[in-house]
Amino acid sequence: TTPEEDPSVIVSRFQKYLQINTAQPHPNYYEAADFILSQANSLSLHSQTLEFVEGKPTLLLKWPGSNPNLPSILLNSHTDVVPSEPHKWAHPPFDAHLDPNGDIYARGSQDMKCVGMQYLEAIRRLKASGFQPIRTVYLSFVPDEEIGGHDGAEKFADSDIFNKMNVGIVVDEGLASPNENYRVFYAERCPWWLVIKATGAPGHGAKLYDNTAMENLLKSIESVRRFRAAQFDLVKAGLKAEGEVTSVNMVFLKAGTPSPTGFVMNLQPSEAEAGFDIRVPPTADQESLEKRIAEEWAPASRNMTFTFKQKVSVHDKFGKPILTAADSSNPWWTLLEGAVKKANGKLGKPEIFPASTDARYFRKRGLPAIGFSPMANTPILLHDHNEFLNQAEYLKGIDMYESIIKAYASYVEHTRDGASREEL
Ligand SMILES: CSCC[C@H](NC=O)C(=O)O
Ligand SMILES: [Zn+2]
Ligand SMILES: [Zn+2]
Repeated sequence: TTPEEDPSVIVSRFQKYLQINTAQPHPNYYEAADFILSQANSLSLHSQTLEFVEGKPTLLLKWPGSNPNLPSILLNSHTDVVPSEPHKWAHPPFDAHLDPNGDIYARGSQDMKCVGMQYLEAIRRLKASGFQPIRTVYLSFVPDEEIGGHDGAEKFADSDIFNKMNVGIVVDEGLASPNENYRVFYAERCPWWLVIKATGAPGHGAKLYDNTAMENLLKSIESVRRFRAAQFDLVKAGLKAEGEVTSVNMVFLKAGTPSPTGFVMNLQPSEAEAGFDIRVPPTADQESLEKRIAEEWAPASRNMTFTFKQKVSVHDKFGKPILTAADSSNPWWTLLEGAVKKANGKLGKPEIFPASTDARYFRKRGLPAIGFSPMANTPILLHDHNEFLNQAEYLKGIDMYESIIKAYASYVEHTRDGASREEL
């Protein structure tokens, strides 16, 4: 093995990327861009820095295929990470400390700097082995996924540059798996960020009367709580997977009349608000949930109103749920399954991603997108304290991508008589 292929050198490149502080809300994007560009140069990949919004670079790397007419492969990852509370970590979140077990502690070690670097390492190995792609392989490193991707993947997916890339399949992030099976995702839940507001007459804190803002809001909260418990029970009973139910969590409560010492204690307020992070599966009945919100959670009859801070439709423009086929009807699915197996990995049952990723912008355009972050035997620590990834798992993940990229980049669609389309 050459020095670049030495496992400790591979791990130290990962650590370098992790040490760049790209935490929201002030990510150091240019330092990350410089690092990625230096990697691209060392791999002789073409590179382009796109700035759809100033200060927010998207890096696009290209490994040209021998048949540029075939749809290309896009390997996407985001460069930003979520904030952390450093004093609550065993090791500082941007040290990328490697402990004696081989665990690498860092914000972004799971979400998702691992994946971005694993793509690059897989390409490094494929190049060293003399592999030549037939399809063009693109890598995109996008900003702002953690805050919605509007200045990153969303603009990228809508750009002329993207159209010209003729992308046929997108690979994006997944989640760690606590068992030996890798998790793989074919769709994701849609975020609905709901704010409900109650109004009522103010009054003396000692008086019992109907229709106070607080009581009206409490009735709604109780109704939401019952719905939440019913959905959660389906998961607890093993009847539904996490991504197959509608989740709803109260994320803020805002009420009361402020005073210099806290809140006025003997005045019932005339307004009260609550915010909910709702996640709706693409297969859910969107209309019935809308009805439930309007009639049960924020009924006008109870002096309530509601707004959405965000509401992503579960349907595409044809009214169909947005999902990628996870069966033999989708050759990219079959290829991924085969490639993981070939690299001695095991896949779990395909799932719906419980939160959101940039994959939704690609799926919305009608493209197949598969969510996969190869981390088995790993606790799910994205957005948590002490996020870590074991170096042996990281290295195994590179084997997975090496196998997947090889399969994808060599794939030539065959017609029924066995002749490849390009030969016809
Ligand atoms: C919906 S925009 C925010 C995106 C974010 N993604 C990862 O955690 C999420 O909350 O799912
Ligand atoms: Zn992520
Ligand atoms: Zn995240």
